[in-house]
Amino acid sequence: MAEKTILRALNGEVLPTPPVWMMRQAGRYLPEYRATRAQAGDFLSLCYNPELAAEVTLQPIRRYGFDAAILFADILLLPQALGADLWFVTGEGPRLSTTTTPADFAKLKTKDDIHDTLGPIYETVGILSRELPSETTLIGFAGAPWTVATYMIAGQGTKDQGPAHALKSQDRETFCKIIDLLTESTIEYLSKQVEAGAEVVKLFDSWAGSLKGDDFHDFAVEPTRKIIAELKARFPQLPVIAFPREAGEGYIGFHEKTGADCVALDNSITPEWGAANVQIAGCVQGNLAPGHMVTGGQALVDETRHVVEAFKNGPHIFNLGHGITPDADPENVALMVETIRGG
Ligand SMILES: Cc1c2[nH]c(c1CCC(=O)O)Cc1[nH]c(c(CCC(=O)O)c1C)Cc1[nH]c(c(CCC(=O)O)c1C)Cc1[nH]c(c(C)c1CCC(=O)O)C2
Repeated sequence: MAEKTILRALNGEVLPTPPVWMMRQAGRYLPEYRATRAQAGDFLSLCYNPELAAEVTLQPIRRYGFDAAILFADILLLPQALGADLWFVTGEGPRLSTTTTPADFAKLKTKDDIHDTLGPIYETVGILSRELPSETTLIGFAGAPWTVATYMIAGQGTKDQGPAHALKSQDRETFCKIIDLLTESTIEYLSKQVEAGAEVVKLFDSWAGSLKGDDFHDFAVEPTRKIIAELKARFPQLPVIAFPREAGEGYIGFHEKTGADCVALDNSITPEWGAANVQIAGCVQGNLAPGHMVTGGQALVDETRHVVEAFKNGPHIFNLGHGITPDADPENVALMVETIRGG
């Protein structure tokens, strides 16, 4: 039997205390992260510097003893490796050269051409698999194809993913080619992370919630299912976490439809609903509202206990419902961890 708590939960075990980690746990709310980022120069230089990327991955593990470390990188490095230009505008977020026409698509590289750019990421994974404490699980990740496509098509983050929805209806062939290229490339990208030492992989589908009806099946479920099927063919023991954020009713049956070992839940659903409708099918991860890391106090303690209690009868990995924000107080994270572990 697997020893590490995260692997045990992913294997379906119900543990007396749920293992815990946080999305964006290495991030701007930590002074030591800000210092290392300044040393690297900027966010992308940090992502591509294996020593420093490993360092920021380890910082929250040292501080809080989380049960998992997530590789420090970004979901937009893959489109960059496929040939899109990528830069970050301070205070605003990512910008990419857009891919919206057959000519744009033709300029992209193939799935076999990504590893030159992404080599440093595999090196970071290698460093971490040597340096992490023996009880800490190393999670690799990628964006799910739909979410990555929304950024490639719009060239930036959008509130309603309008440009991606527009391309889907106006030039479905090009849209589907983008999704397929991302699906195939993600398989290669995650395979290399696993070969370098990632023990679990997670697919972030942050914008899954804007896909409705058949679109949810075609562009959230199907690409995820294909990626998981191929990864499991290559690495039969590999656990996979899927995060179709704000899927709502779409969370129901997501384990079975995609083959995911764990479905991560956002905080737009109650933990009781998640337990009754999703955890019945397997391990779940989540779903404390990230705002509690800003506001703290008794509400943080009460809500943390509420989440633990609601999911206690099935396999559960404690996490936030989305990434921790830069205005969070590191003391509140400590209080959350203490509440989970200390009662
Ligand atoms: C949509 C998305 C992105 N990146 C990611 C997603 C999916 C999850 C989600 O919905 O949050 C995923 C991601 N981004 C980052 C990680 C590293 C691992 C982790 O700590 O969770 C992971 C898993 C680091 C990051 N990615 C980013 C930062 C902040 C960069 C900085 O230091 O300025 C970090 C630590 C930047 C980023 N990267 C992205 C955006 C929209 C932004 C700007 C918004 C922001 O600044 O928070 C794209």
